Amino acid sequence: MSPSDDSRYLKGGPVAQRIIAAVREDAAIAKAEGFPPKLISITVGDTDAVDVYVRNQRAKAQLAGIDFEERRFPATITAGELEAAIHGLNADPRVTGIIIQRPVPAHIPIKTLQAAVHPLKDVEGMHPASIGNIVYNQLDLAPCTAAASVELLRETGLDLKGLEVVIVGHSEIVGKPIAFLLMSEGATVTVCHHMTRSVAAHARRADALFVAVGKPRLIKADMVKPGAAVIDIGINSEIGPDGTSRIVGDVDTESVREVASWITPVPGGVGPITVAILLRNTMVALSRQRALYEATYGTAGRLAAE
Ligand SMILES: Nc1nc(=O)c2c([nH]1)NC[C@@H]1CN(c3ccc(C(=O)N[C@@H](CCC(=O)O)C(=O)O)cc3)C=[N+]21
Repeated sequence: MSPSDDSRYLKGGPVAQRIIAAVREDAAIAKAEGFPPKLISITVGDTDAVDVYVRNQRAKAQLAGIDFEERRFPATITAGELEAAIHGLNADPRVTGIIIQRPVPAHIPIKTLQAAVHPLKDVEGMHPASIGNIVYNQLDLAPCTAAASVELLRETGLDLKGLEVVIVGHSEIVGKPIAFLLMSEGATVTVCHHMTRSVAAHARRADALFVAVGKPRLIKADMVKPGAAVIDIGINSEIGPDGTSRIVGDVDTESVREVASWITPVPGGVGPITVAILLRNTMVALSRQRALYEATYGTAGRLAAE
């Protein structure tokens, strides 16, 4: 059976379309009111995973009516030069949001870059201040992949209060923020990582299992509770049986779909929603900037009137 005709597959496309349609309405209003949204992507060096993401960002931004501009820097750039470029974007009133695509080359400390983005322009929710807000239950600007994964879980209709959730992978951009988002919703959360003694023993208890480690087919059917929801966040490139490159997740979808009640396909699951959330976050950032702007200058002065 193909992913399109099995109700167990939790597909991201429809959710992404819904989010993008709402963003499009917001963006049109903001534009008419003199605050056109604009998103800047910063890429350092070359990475395949980033190329897919940026390509989709450009396409969906265009669909939503958000200006999109890609700044590419060579892998040889220094951290200082990048920080200077970010400060320039922070100071530019036409720029709404800045996303720094990961990974960056090893000689550049990613945390320094993330902290250099002004918190009001941090559309990825990766500035320490943004991450801190999530700990304080202010959830409207969360890291995109984490927020996308939670949106997909909501699609199951499961009650998140008291839900047994297990997350495999504790990265700062995915696993940890998912844990905080779901704790805020009342779930009981277990986070597994490379030092966990038995990932399988934890995973088998989960009503909802999130996996983000970057290992193809790590999660097999015998690690999944019958009836569980399985959210596959992995994006791995591998050579398929026909010799061409393809994207697979971290879950052995073929076997797990026999056990789980819901499973997210890769591609076509979390990925498309991640892009939609990035655009939604751009509108959240814009409205915060507008609130500050109007508190400072009143409602008379608009960018378009300058
Ligand atoms: N700062 C930062 N934040 C990220 O969230 C981030 C990043 N860096 N670096 C790269 C990875 C990868 N990533 C993807 C997001 C969506 C798709 C996506 O849209 N996938 C679609 C389409 C796949 C295709 O077109 O082939 C799908 O899964 O169906 C892919 C990859 C975000 N990442």
